[in-house]
Formats: sequence, C-alpha cells, structure tokens
Amino acid sequence: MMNKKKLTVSHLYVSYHGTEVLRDINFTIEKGKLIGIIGPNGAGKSTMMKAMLGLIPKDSGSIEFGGSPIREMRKKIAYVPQRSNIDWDFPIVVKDTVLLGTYPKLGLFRRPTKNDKEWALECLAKVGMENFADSQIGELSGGQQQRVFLARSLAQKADLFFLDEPFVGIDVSSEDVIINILKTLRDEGKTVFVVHHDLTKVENYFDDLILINKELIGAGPVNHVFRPELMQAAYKAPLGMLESLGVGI
Ligand SMILES: Nc1ncnc2c1ncn2[C@@H]1O[C@H](COP(=O)(O)OP(=O)(O)OP(=O)(O)O)[C@@H](O)[C@H]1O
Repeated sequence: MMNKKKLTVSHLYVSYHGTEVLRDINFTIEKGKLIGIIGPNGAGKSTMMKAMLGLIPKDSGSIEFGGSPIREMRKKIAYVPQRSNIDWDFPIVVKDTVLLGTYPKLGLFRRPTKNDKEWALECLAKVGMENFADSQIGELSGGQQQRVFLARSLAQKADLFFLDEPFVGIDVSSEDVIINILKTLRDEGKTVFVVHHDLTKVENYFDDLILINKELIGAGPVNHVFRPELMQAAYKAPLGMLESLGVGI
C-alpha cells in the first residue's frame, strides 16, 4: 500500500557485451511528476530508460510502479524513442501513425472503430497537427514528427510516459507545444520521464531530476539535484561553465 503512488528503481545494473553501463541505480519517484533524466553524453540515460521499460535486458535490479513490477502495466506505458532511431521512410500517413497508439498491445488484428479514429484525430489536434492527418510521416519536419509521436502516445491513454530526447533538432514552437502537453499530463496525475540534455531549460521544465553518470549522482526535486556539487560530480565540468547554464543560481 505504501508504494501505491511511487515508481521505484532498485539496484539496477545494465551492461552491453560484458561492459557495465549502469551500476546500482536506486531511486524513488512520486507519481504525478514531470521528471528529467540528465547526465553527460554516454552517461547511460537512454539505456536506463530502455531498461526501465524492459526493452533491453538488465543484469539485475527491479522496477516497480505502485508496488508491482512495471511490466504488469505495459499497456499503460507510452514510449517515444529518439527520433534518430525511427525509420522515417516507412510508408505510413500521420493519422494511421497516431491510430497505432489506440491498439491494445495484443490486439493488432482488431479493426479500429470509428471511435478509435475520432480519438486519434483528437489527439492529433492536441498537438496542433490535425491539418497533416493525410501527410506521409517522412515528409514532416523534425518538430512535426515529434508532435505526431507525442499524439500517438496520447492516443494510448497511458499513465506513464517515457520520452527520449524529444526536443533534439526541433523548432521552438514544437518544443513549446510539447513541453506544455507534458506539463498538462503531469497536472492530470500522469508520470512523465524525459531524457534531456539542455541544462538551460531544466528548472523551467521539470519537477524532479535523475542525474546519472553510469551511477546515480542525484535524484529528487530539481532544487536538490541541480546544484553545483552534484552537477560537477556528474559532468566533471568547470564550475564557471555550469554557472553560466544557471546551475545552482
Ligand atoms: N546497443 C549498444 N551496444 C553497445 N554499447 C552501447 C549500446 N547502446 C549504448 N551503448 C553504450 O552505452 C553507454 C551509454 O549509452 P546511452 O546511449 O545510454 O547514453 P546516453 O546518456 O543516452 O548518451 P547520449 O546523451 O550521448 O545519447 C555508451 O558508452 C554507449 O556507447
């Protein structure tokens, strides 16, 4: 009962081909937060997200949400991978991409209903992309593609959202649309994890931070984690450089 409103990662270890990438990661996050996962290049941010989702094997550790293993709520989890990992030449139009979000995981052969289609268009409208419903996904700009993938995750009616670097290579107005939707989801009680690297936006965007560099350096409210000592420990950057990014000010 005590864990009902929490997500807990315990003793998470991950390696690729025998090389350890994540070592003994432990943290607990309250439900209903917008959480930034930060750390230098190669720190293991994407790896941690994938391991939390069960997309790659872990060496050991557990991930629980509300006291149960996270895999038991797979249908309630939406994941938006890094844009660079998606095959944008795949021939599919925008509205069908969003409609995929409405398919229950094992119901691929179910035909979408009229309701599903309307809901998909509604989700598309939430991200301001309703006029592109019939466009090929590969023809869109980076920001537009990212919005469509967010719409697909909205269509899924998930409780937990995981986005890997959603703001990389996109225009400012798409970034605004996306962060506002993520904040709205948080206000509705959803839990949203975002792998992120632009430190200038951290205080504006997130409630909590998970700061890693292979190991956990800090986890908790932004003002506890976004501090010179911890940031320096993770980034190994000179203090002056961190200050110019607003750390600890
Ligand atoms: N599929 C893979 N096979 C082998 N090594 C990998 C694989 N994916 C990532 N790595 C390595 O694991 C480490 C962590 O990578 P990861 O992509 O998780 O870091 P990251 O913090 O997300 O980095 P970035 O900010 O550069 O995207 C890196 O050293 C990377 O080279």
